[in-house]
Order: sequence, then C-alpha cells, then structure tokens
Amino acid sequence: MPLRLDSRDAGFAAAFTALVDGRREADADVSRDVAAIVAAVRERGDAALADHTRRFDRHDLDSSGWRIDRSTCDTALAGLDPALRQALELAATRIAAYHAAQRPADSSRTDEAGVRMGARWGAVEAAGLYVPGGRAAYPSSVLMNAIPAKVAGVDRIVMVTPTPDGVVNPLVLAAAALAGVDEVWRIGGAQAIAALAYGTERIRPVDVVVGPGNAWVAEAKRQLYGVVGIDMVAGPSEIVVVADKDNDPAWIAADLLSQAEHDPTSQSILFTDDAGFADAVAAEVEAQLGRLATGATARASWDANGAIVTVASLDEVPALSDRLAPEHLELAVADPQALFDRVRHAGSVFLGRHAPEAVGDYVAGPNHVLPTGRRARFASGLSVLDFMKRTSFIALDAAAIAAIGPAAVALATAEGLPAHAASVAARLEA
Ligand SMILES: NC(=O)c1ccc[n+]([C@@H]2O[C@H](COP(=O)([O-])OP(=O)(O)OC[C@H]3O[C@@H](n4cnc5c(N)ncnc54)[C@H](O)[C@@H]3O)[C@@H](O)[C@H]2O)c1
Ligand SMILES: N[C@H](CO)Cc1c[nH]c[nH+]1
Ligand SMILES: [Zn+2]
Repeated sequence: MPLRLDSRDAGFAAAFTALVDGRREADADVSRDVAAIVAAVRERGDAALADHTRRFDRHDLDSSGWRIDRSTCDTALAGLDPALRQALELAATRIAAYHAAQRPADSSRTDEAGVRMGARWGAVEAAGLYVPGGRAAYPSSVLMNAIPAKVAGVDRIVMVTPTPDGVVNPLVLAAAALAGVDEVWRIGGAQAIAALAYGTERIRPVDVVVGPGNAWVAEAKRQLYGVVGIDMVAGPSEIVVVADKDNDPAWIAADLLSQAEHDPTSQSILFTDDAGFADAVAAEVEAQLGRLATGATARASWDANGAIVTVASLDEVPALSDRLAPEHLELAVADPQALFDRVRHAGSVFLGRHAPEAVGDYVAGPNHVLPTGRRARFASGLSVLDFMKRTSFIALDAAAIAAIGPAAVALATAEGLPAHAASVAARLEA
C-alpha cells in the first residue's frame, strides 16, 4: 500500500520530509560498477562493449549485428501499420513545431564606447542519443531526443539503444528513420554512454550525450560529464497529481499508474483536499492494477514509492509540491492557472482535468525528457539549446579601445599581469 499522509496530523512535517528525502536512485554500488564499466570501455573499446552486451542484454553483437543501417530503419517505417504511422507522424510534427520555436537568435549591439559585441549560436557537430530499451522500448523517446537535435542543426545524430535478447523493436527503428537519425547502435547501459564519450574502434565519439535511462545510464552520464556535454539527469519517471473531489477517481488513478508502470523505482503522488476522494482513488488504483498488463511493475512502484497526501486546503500544495520538484505535475482542479502561478519547481506542468501527463509523453509537443529526483529545482527538460552552444564576440576599432583600454591596463597591472597590460597599451599608443 502507498504512504497515506494528512497535513493536519501531528507527525506530518517529519513524514513529508522523509518522503522528499527518500532516495530511489543510484547507490554507491552503482557508482563503482559504472566506473568499472567506463574504464573497461575506455581501455578495451569494442571488446568491452561486446562483453557487457553479452552479460546485460544477453546477445552477441558479432552475430546479431552492431549497427542497424538506415535502409533497415526505412523499411521499418515503410512497413508500419498506417494508423500507427499517422500517430508517429502527428507526434513528430507537433514535437518539431514546439522545438522550432526554441531556436535562439544571435545577438549583436554596439555600445556608447563603440564596442560591438554579441553572441552567435551554433550546433554541436555530433550528438549521442540514449534511447532506453531495458524494461520497455520507447519510440516516443527517439522522437523527443532526435527532433531537437535536428532542429538545432547537429551534423551527426547517433542513437544507442539496448536490444535485450537481441530483439529489435521495429517502431523504434521507424521513429529513428522518421526523425533523421544517422547511426543506430545496439548497445545500452553505462557501456553505451562510455562508447559515445570516448569512442571505440567502430563508434566515433560525440560531443554531447542526452536522453533518459536507468540508474546505470544516469550515473555514467554524471561520471562522463566534462569528457562530453550532457543534458541533465533524467531517471525513473515521477508524477505529482493535484486533484479536487470534482474529478473522476478512475481518471486520476490511471494518471498515477501511467508513471508507476514505467519502473519499480518510479514515483506517483496524489495531493487532494478531500479524504473521501483520496479513498476513492486508492480503491480505483487497486482495481486498475489488477487489470494492467504492467501491473507487477506498477504495483511495486505504487507500494514502495507511491503516496496519497490529504491537505486541509489546496492552497498548501504549491509549497509542498515545490519541495518535491517533480518531473511532472498535473493540476486537475477548477482553476489550474492560479495554482500554476504559485508553482516554482516542476519539469512539466499539465493544466486542467483534460490534460493527462501521458498526452505529453507522446503528442503534445514539449519534450518528455525531463529532470527527475528533485532536479527540476535547477534543471529543465531537454531542448534545442542542449544541442547548441553560444560563442560570444567582441569587435573594437581605435576609438573603442581608446575609450575602454586604459581601464583594462589598470586592472591588468593591479593583477600583476604585465603582458596583459602591454597587449592593450600597445594599441593605445599607436
Ligand atoms: N525522465 C525521462 O524523461 C524518462 C523518459 C523515458 C524513460 N525514463 C526512464 O528510463 C528508465 C529506463 O530504464 P530501463 O532499465 O528500461 O532501460 P535502460 O535502457 O535505461 O537500461 C538498460 C540497460 O541497463 C544496463 N543494466 C541493467 N542491469 C544492470 C546491472 N546490474 N549492471 C550494469 N548495467 C545494467 C544494461 O546495460 C541494459 O542494457 C526507466 O526508469 C524510465 O522510467 C525516463
Ligand atoms: N513518462 C516518460 C518520461 O518521464 C516518457 C515516456 C515514454 N513513453 C511513455 N512515457
Ligand atoms: Zn510515461
């Protein structure tokens, strides 16, 4: 059974703090294991990839094939059931439209001293996309990772995804073809992240690695940041649903289970101001769990990490939710905008009774790769900017350096750096 809390109870503050602080992710053992995997890939390249794939994904890359070529992906797209293809295309179009609006503009201005300065945005040359494939394959994550990279103008888009037992998901390949992925490699876990970062005999290294994944993937990204750029840490999915009694308990139960079914370490939390509604949702969750094909995973997540929090007033919710900084926040209340205006930390917010989080996982448009584990306090969802960087520029003529150069000479001299001072002073004397 999930945790049940009531904000009016004496022990609420401590119990809620324990919920906020509860760790569902990598422990020290994962860090050590990942460090060993990363070192092995760095030292032994493809041989280490083959060993780890045999061990964790249970197939032999030399016989099942390392790379899936473009024509296989195109064939998968051509062979898709028409209704599914339409759905994938609708998703791709909407994701592309949302992300196109994120493209940043270059800037340039000349100030009163005559100094022209600004910034020019450019894409990284090569991006690695991690598409999870361990417990489930996510064609939607192919689109969410690849489309912003494409919009940014990345030259080489490299996807890695594990194929457990050698089984390839044709919808994942179709999505890769639709999104214009250049390379698809059948590797996963920490070893795939290390291969993208350092390169191996077969796989050329990339400049940035993005995408969600399990604890080993997340830890590998953390350890390799600096060798490559990363987006953020996107781990096991989470949802906070805020619902008043005017909702259908069955809808809200389904919303909670939609994220619980991802992973036993996922987390679903309900806030409501009505104890009777809380009971109704709890009962609905139990009923729906019995009917879900993913019931075992969802049950494990709900029992270990789920929570139902009854509050005296929904006014309390923004402050409580901000402490969780959830990946997803659903506001199924009469005036969702008023609550949203008071929320500071969340990866993505869903406003209104007809905005279930699952629509954002697939077709709404904004990215579903979002910070988890309270990282929405400082991180944002995957965007075009994760594939771009800014180069600043400064242009001066004789008048401009005459105006600001003496201050630079003074500061360089004060810092004890005479070559800096001389470099500027030479232009002042000319
Ligand atoms: N936050 C987001 O935006 C978002 C989006 C989609 C999915 N997700 C999350 O991504 C996660 C995907 O996890 P997954 O496991 O299904 O797939 P995955 O592809 O992330 O991980 C599978 C890989 O993990 C490695 N692995 C498994 N057991 C290991 C072990 N004992 N030691 C070392 N390596 C091991 C293997 O290499 C395997 O290939 C889920 O938690 C899901 O909730 C998050
Ligand atoms: N909810 C996940 C992100 O947290 C993304 C996803 C993919 N498919 C279904 N859901
Ligand atoms: Zn989901």
